[in-house]
Amino acid sequence: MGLEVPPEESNRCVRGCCRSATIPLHLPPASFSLLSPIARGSESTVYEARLGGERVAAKKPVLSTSEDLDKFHYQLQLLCELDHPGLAKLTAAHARPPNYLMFFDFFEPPNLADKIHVEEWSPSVQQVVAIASDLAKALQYLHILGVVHRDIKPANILLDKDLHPHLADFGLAMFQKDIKRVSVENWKSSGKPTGGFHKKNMVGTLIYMAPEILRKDIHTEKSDVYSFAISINELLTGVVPYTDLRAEAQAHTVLEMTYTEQQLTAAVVSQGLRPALALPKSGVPLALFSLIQRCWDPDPEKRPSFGNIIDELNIIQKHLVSSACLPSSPVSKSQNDNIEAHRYQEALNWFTQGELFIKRSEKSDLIENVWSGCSIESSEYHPTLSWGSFATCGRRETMEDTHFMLPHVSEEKDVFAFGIFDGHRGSAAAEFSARAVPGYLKQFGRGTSPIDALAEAFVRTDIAFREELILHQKSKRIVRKDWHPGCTAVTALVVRNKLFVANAGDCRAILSRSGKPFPMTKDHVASCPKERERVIKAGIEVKWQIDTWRVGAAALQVTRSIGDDDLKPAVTAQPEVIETALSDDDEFLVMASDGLWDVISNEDVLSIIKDTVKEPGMCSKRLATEAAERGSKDNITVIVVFLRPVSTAERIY
Ligand SMILES: Nc1ncnc2c1ncn2[C@@H]1O[C@H](COP(=O)(O)OP(=O)(O)OP(=O)(O)O)[C@@H](O)[C@H]1O
Ligand SMILES: [Mn+2]
Ligand SMILES: [Mn+2]
Repeated sequence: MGLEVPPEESNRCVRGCCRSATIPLHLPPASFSLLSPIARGSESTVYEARLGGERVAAKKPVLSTSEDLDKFHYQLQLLCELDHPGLAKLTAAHARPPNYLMFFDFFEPPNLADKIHVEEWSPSVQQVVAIASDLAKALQYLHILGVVHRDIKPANILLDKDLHPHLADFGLAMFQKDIKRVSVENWKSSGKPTGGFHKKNMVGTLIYMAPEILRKDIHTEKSDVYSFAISINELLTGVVPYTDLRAEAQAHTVLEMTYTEQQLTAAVVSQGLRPALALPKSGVPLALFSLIQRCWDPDPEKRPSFGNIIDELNIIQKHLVSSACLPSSPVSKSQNDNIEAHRYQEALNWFTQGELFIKRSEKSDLIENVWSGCSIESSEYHPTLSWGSFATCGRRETMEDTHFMLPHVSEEKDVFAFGIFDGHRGSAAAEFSARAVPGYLKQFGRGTSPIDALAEAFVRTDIAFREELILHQKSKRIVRKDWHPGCTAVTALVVRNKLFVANAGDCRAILSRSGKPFPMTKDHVASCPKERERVIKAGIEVKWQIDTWRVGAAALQVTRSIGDDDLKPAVTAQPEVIETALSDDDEFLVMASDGLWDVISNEDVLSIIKDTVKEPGMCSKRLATEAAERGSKDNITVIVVFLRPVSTAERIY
């Protein structure tokens, strides 16, 4: 072709800010000609063009303000520094008035969006993984240079003859260092992201935006990871995110009828709404589902980097190759018939569902709720209880923990119950259990031992919740089919001088006994060999994934829970119940979700309480705050129950 590049000193844009040793920056007008337009974007028109005899794409930006001109120069400077096979390469520019143009290698239409939604291309899983992998490499390259793209979506991914992707459209790309400097203030004050984000079809671009961007935080490389995940999932399912439709125009109409900008934003940010995954039978490896879900985690820090993504995709690719003697499993078109009207918002109130369930199961005869198996002797030790709690969403966007404190379980005044439920895959199971478990405990009558009562409360709540869920799915109040929410649960029952703690999962309860931590629970997690063995025996796979042992396709870390219908009965709701007799040696009980125990040891918990004013609510708050400060990324719920009278002197602060 032979485009001549002038010597570097003179190869500059009109302002002198853009320079390059390899890319000519002011072409003689005679060397190029614009042919027909390929696309009219919001900020530019892209033409098929000829440059020095070669077919190229010419991007002619709309430059109406001086700010637009600044952006053009910024983009050009940035593009001059990029050279990677996974990027649409800038080959030349004309950066002088009156014609501002950027020339790129030409890629035959359609772009990836049109390929999926106009041509209705259904790539094989291998093809999707190959595209994802190439794209991840291009993004890793950008991130190493400190550049974030900020507009990853199929419409900005161009394909060559061999279906290799090339990332285009650097209209919003920026060096991370500049984003920090520029964006925060004017973005927050204007209420809009900077950089020409405000497009007519706002919902259409919203669907790729990470929750932190929708909350108007600054864009980081992890926000690119999020958009990457949405795009790859779109390629796997073939449908426009948040719709069940393939054809783009139609899908966007439906999308905009279903959600306003605010509704979609709120659902993504606060309710953890994400596009539907491909169906399990589509042949998509579970590892790929898991990767996509981690890439769109609400917490940017939990999303893998492109380095990790490339490694994981490599492994997935090897697996696919080794099983390639089997016919490849294309994500078939007939799948569309199966992807029924997914509605993603579950409007049900699960607290109410839990209450209703208890009401329905209430026995009609008046129950004389006397707990058997616990002696009533006047000589026995009488603990004096005071309790308090604190619950915080922490760094998560949604709160999936719930808890209850029930001072009068029965007619007798010496019976108390406390419980914490830590939800996963949504808060539904935790909400349901927070009403159903105490409701059940209230109903148990004469002859039931506390141990049986607790075990039954867990098991019945689990069955009821799963039945309820299926019922609502059948009645179409919940249209999401592959949704299996669950929760871990810990419940303490104090019956006179006896303490019973039932646990299923990784919440924890400890007693402070003679000043030392006395565990009242064991963690039921897949990294515990006994639990792992039990789950495997019950027929569900436990695999080492990324950093730990995980159960089944859902990659759950816990091995017991309420809910999780897809993992039953292996992931059982049957609790382990530990019983102990309380004495004067027992100072207090601390129960908490794993958000606390992840970062604070049992010993530290006791010493923090020793240092805190002896008021249970304050102690709970202090522990949760300390956990957050120590970097806990999870929801945190703490209940502290003092078991001895707290002296007035200690309570005053
Ligand atoms: N090098 C290229 N070769 C072929 N087609 C291209 C090329 N670059 C862009 N296009 C086509 O033009 C469309 C718009 O390009 P681009 O995204 O760069 O413009 P834009 O004005 O920034 O659009 P947007 O509305 O996405 O911001 C692309 O979706 C693609 O279809
Ligand atoms: Mn674009
Ligand atoms: Mn753009």
